[in-house]
Amino acid sequence: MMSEDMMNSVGAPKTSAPPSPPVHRSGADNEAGSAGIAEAIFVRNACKSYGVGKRRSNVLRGLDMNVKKGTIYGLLGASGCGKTTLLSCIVGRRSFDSGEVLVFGGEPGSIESGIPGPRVGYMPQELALYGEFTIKETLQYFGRIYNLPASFVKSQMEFLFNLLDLPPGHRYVKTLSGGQQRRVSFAVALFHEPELLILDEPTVGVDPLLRQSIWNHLVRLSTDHGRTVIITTHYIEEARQAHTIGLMRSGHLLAEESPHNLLSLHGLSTLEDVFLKLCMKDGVVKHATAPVVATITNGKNSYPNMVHPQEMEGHDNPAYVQTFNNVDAITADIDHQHHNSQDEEEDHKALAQLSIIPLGAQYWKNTKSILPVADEDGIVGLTFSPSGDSMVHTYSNKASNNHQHINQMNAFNNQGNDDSATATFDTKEGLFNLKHGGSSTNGSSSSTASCSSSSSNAGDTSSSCGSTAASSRAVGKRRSGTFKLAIPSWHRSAALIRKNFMQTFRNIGMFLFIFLLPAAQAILFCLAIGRDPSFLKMAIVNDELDPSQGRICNYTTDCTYSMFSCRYLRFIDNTTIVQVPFKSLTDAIEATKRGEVWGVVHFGQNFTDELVVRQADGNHADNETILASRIAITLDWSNQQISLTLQRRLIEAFEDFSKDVLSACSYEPAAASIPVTFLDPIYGEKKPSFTEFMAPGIILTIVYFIAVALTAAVFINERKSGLLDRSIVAGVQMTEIMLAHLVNQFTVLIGQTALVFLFMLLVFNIACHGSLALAVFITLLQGLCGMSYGLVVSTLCDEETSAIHLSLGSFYPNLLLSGVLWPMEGMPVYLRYVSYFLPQTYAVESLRNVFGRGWGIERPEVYFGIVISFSWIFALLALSLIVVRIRKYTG
Ligand SMILES: Nc1ncnc2c1ncn2[C@@H]1O[C@H](COP(=O)(O)OP(=O)(O)OP(=O)(O)O)[C@@H](O)[C@H]1O
Repeated sequence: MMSEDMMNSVGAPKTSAPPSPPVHRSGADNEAGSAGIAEAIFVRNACKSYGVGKRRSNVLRGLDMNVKKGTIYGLLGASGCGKTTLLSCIVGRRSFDSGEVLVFGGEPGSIESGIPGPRVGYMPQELALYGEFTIKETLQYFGRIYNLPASFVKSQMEFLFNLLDLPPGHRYVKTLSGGQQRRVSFAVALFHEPELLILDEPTVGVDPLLRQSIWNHLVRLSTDHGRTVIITTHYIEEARQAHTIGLMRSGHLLAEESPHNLLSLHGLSTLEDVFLKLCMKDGVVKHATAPVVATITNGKNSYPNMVHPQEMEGHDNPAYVQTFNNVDAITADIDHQHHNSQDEEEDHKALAQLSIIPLGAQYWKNTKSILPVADEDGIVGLTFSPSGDSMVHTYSNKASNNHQHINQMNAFNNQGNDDSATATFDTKEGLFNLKHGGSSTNGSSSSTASCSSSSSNAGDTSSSCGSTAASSRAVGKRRSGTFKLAIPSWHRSAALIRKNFMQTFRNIGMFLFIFLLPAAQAILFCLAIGRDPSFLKMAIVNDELDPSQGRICNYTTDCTYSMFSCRYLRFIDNTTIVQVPFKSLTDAIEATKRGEVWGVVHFGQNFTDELVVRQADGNHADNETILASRIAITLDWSNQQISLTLQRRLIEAFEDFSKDVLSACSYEPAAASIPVTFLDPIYGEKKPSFTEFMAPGIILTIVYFIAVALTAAVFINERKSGLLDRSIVAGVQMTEIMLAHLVNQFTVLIGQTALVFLFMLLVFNIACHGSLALAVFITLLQGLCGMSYGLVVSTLCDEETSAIHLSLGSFYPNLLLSGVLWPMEGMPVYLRYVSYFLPQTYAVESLRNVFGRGWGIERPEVYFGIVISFSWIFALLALSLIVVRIRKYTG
């Protein structure tokens, strides 16, 4: 079933084949007229800036725009003049700092505007396609998003494949050429036959014939079917077919007219010439194109093809402007002999206002810097070059004494007495600034004044992670910044879930990697962590051995008191300790210092006899006897875990030796133990392993951070590729996208968790004394928590690298403070409060209680972990929605 709004915009499906497009006169078409609103889009005094402080740049400066219904509007302008920013504000993906935009009489986001929703077809500048999908699957996916009937999808596909000369439908998008991909992207925008088409450079990389047929189709859509089209293009002349052309420069429109009117008003034959003339009139030194170098010199050259602006403008403007098409160098001469002006100040204005506008496809894209040109007398002019960012050059009066033009710079600023003038070319703004004595003159005549000063507080999105402080201020200014949470639609959610699963399983190698990664990490943990170190070399220096007897270590197992040293060594665990005999204590100590052994076990010459005496003397044993009867151990304590293991093993060996002697002599072996006895534990094993302590925390950490990484990566990729914008403009809600991702990710998470538990519990025998279901539940909740945090990361960060930094930045504090590696009880008290504020601390505690103590959900120590996890999930989801909302108004 088609939704009501789809019925309005798409109408009943109709089978049609090229060359006649299957365009339907929809209800919306008629409604457009009946509403009596002539304008499809109405923009007034639009201002938009990016960045804050010194980095703030005004992109839209009091722009007005009117797009009539049923017309094609060609938005033309240099790269970076703000076309995409304007379009993204029109489709509601960004918001003006101030000013007004109405689409079909309503603000974007309102029901009347139809944005977001199927009434608009948006082709962003980015590709905004899924590379792993075939062309057919791509169109089918958008068909599902718009809830289009199957028959309509079929007929529309046939039509668009022919119209746009698309490659076969089974071809994967990622294998297509750039131009083919853009055509698929264009097909997606056209697919549901929207009432309003917003196309950001649809004809880039398209051959002229196809471009012509695309334009013909757009003309048909507007003329025959009343569709409204806004199109941006760098090919100025193709816009002749538009009904209206908006010539945009430095954030405002220089003209908004029909192509016919533009040409006749200015008496020129090409739109390029008109644009050139209007730019000159706008009076700014502008960009030149790479590899073009523009040189302004002091009368050293003359060029035959120069157009004298005086002729064009009809007033005394001494500048010479040359236009070109991909030449290597351009020079504009300001030589007095080439013009009539005697006025040096005018002369200088010419320098400052010179417009260098190379005409051609990719013009003025890459100009980056302005450099001084010098001759033997000093600096005589400026060079534009395609490398570097904006530069500042200071022209001293000394250097330019002989050059009126540089002095005239000063005159231009009306600050003639100052010692220096600074010429700046701001490549971002495309403006040529002359700064003098602390004040600056901007060459642009654009209407910055119409933008309210309050807009200077707009958020800084040029940083890779959003500035929420600035963002909040921007949101505070909005009139219609209400927070709406709509109920997710079933068909869109189903389409998104299906799409996510297709993406997941399409790349089976990557899927397996992701799926098996947690289990692999759990296996590595069990193999690498918590086991006793083994085969540790210890030097044994036994002075009881008789060198004349060949130092043979003989011992008895009966009640004979002889060679106790050798009898003791027999009880040392050979797997842990490798005994290396040394003849002298000094050699053994040196070997320890060299790191060849972990320590020295030394027996004195009369060890056995002295030990027997000590035993017999009991409390009366003297110091000498005590010293001679000891087993002296010197350890390298640089590695605590190894030393503790050696210590434990050597003490255990003595206990075993003592028991052996006592039992051989018919005494009670237990008498050998110290009178501190550890009885059977209430919980856990008598000899607990570090692995068992860490296992619950490690399980949660693995699951949590994999979920963070995957979620952040998915969302950042979607946004960067323009897919998020396209989907949201198509009417998909953020909540639906999040829900679909959670469904997909959660399904994978269940499998990942099952594998982790399988290996930990069954293969590595980690004991879970409590309910397995409860343990799995707590783990899944932490996975959800990780996804929610990943979502926050993705909403805050524009780039994968900044997302990685943010995730890594939180990884270690989380690992160290959540009680995963070390008991919380070992932390300073103040730090524990910080720990309990982290999303994993209670959950780790909770899981450890289930694993180690076998406690159930009735215990606060267990249910706290669950409650706190849920709270974090909701808090993080809410935060991500808020950040999305805030960034809409700042980005
Ligand atoms: N999110 C952002 N943060 C900071 N600056 C931005 C952002 N988006 C765009 N800009 C800047 O705003 C200016 C206008 O950009 P925009 O993309 O609107 O230009 P455009 O006319 O569409 O250019 P093109 O024809 O090359 O696509 C540029 O200088 C750009 O660098």
